Amino acid sequence: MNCSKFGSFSPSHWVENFEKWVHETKFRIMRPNTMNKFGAVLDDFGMQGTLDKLMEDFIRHISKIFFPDVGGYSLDSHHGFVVEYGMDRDVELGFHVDDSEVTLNVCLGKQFTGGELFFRGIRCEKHVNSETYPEEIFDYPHAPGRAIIHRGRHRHGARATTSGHRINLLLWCRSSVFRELKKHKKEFLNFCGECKREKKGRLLHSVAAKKKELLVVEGDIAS
Ligand SMILES: O=C(O)CCC(=O)C(=O)O
Ligand SMILES: [Fe+2]
Repeated sequence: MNCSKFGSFSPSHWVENFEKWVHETKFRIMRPNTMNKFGAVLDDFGMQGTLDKLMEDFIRHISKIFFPDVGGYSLDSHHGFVVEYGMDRDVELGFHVDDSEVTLNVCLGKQFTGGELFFRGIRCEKHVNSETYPEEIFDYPHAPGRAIIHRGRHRHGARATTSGHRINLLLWCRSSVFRELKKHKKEFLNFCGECKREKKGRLLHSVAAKKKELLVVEGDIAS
């Protein structure tokens, strides 16, 4: 297998070479993750260095600004893979969270209908199955050549690809420091929509209790 041909980061170049390689080798590739059957782990065939660079030079900087609550700049490892959808491949992807702090999802193409992504709120382990609030409903029709970056704990899935062939590149970026801190310190769960809601509820409750207490004292003074 010639790995060097996968070296440059051009989506159409990757798709072409990836398809050629699968066709040529008829190799049974390792499943990209526990949910998708079709695709390949990119690190397995020589892309580790390119993906390291992509995470270090690009995703870490974006994460520092937009996702400081899930590790920000501290991303230090990744799992990179491609997934394939179509009538003779995986059709859809169920509701899930990624094993990542920050995920890059690049739509490599090609021609397809359907396959929209749907997002339903960010949750920690404890609240992963809690309800979705209307303001958390967000659907995104991913288009070839576009990339999105989201928190791994942002619950999501992909609707059925109804025609054609859809290929996406995923890079699950992880932070060992953040994972360690999260085990010991509650404040590192601040990214969770449900934890935030509970915290706000507790705050409102204690403000109401204090108000009531003050009104009683005021009443006592007046009488
Ligand atoms: O098919 C997609 O675009 C989403 C894939 C995904 O969410 C994943 O592999 O974690
Ligand atoms: Fe995902």
